[in-house]
This record gives sequence, C-alpha cells and structure tokens, in this order.
Amino acid sequence: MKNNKLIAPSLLSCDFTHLADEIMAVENAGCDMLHLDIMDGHFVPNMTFGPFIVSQIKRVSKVPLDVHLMIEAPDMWLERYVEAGADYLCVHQESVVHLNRVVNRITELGAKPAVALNPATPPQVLEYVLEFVDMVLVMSVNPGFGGQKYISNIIKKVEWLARFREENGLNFLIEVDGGINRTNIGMLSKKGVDVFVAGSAIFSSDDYKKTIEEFRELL
Ligand SMILES: O=C(CO)[C@@H](O)[C@H](O)COP(=O)(O)O
Ligand SMILES: [Co+2]
Repeated sequence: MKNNKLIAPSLLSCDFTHLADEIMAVENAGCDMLHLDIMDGHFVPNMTFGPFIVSQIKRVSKVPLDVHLMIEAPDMWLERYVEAGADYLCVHQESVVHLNRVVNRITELGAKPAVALNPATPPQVLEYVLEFVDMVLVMSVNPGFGGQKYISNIIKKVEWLARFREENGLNFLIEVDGGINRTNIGMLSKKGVDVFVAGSAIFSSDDYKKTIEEFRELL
C-alpha cells in the first residue's frame, strides 16, 4: 500500500492469451491488487470466467485478489470463490436478498466482504451493513463491460459514504470501478476514495508502469 491509496487493474481489459504475462506486467508496474470481474450472462449481459480461472490467477499473482461478482445468487458461490483465492469478495447489493447473512458468511469463510452498488442504487441501502464490510464498491458505469464512460453523479454517493464512515468511526474502504482515468482519479481521491479500479486506462496504454505512476501522482 502506498499513501493508503490502492490501484487495482481490472484484468477484463488485458490480453487473455497472455494472462500470466499481463499479471506480471501490472504487478511489476506497481499495482496493489488485481480486480477480477466475474459475469454470468444473467445479472449482467456479458460472461467472463469462474472460480477455476480465479484459482489459476491466484497461483501466479503476488498481490491480493479483489473478486467482483456480477452474478445472480452469489450466495451459492461464496465458498468456491474463497477457496479459489479471493481476498476481497464483493457481491452486488442488487443481487442479494439477505445481505447481512451474505456479508457475515464471507467473513466466516475468511475473506474480506465487499458490497457493490449499481449506478442507480443509493448508498443509504447499505446503512445497516456498513459496520460489517471491509469495502464498498461504487460502480461508476453500468456493470457488464470495460471501456465505458464514467457516470459523474456517483460522486454524491462517495461523499455520503465518506461522511457516514467519518461520523460513525468506521474504516471500510471506498472503491470506484468504471471509466476511471487521469481526468477523474485525483478528484475522486480527494473526496475519499481509497481503491481505484482501472481496466482500459491501464491495459490500453503503451506503458503500464508510466500509467500507474501518473495515477499515483494524482492521488
Ligand atoms: O466491473 C467492471 C465492469 O462491469 C469493471 O471492473 C470494468 O472492467 C472496468 O473497466 P474500465 O471501465 O476501467 O475500462
Ligand atoms: Co469490476
């Protein structure tokens, strides 16, 4: 961790034909975590990979894995993703009925629970679970694809979460995901964001190290 701000490249935008090389490249470039987007073709209109690939990524990675579940009924899969090596395990509030139970289960399994919010979901729905989570993921695009445009009104959610955290003496991390780049990362950091997921901004750049260093200067 550097300056308590974490950069988590989303592998969704990497070259999957050279997965291990891409992981090594972003780790050597100084990233703090790897963000893994799990999509099931139901909760979001796209599909990626499951626990087997997560376990393979775990074998070759040195930094913590931040596993973002964009799937229906994630409660059926918690054990599998923790066994596969998830350090942070994130469920969408919109995909879960018994959120308190799911968060507690992730903790019992030994991972750090995180909850994600779609762009249209207000943060106040999390008021009664915030004391139990390690991280809140504020989606700044509609989940399903990399390379989309940042939705600017999510900043109000970041402000509310940062204020709630302060007023209640909590220490969950605030993470943003979607359309993060050098034009918005500095402002988000000042508002209280701790973890910055970036897919296309890192993997479409020519020099991952330079891009991550530029991000870090803006934090
Ligand atoms: O969860 C998601 C998309 O659903 C993200 O993690 C994206 O993969 C971020 O990609 P960029 O917007 O940074 O290209
Ligand atoms: Co994600």
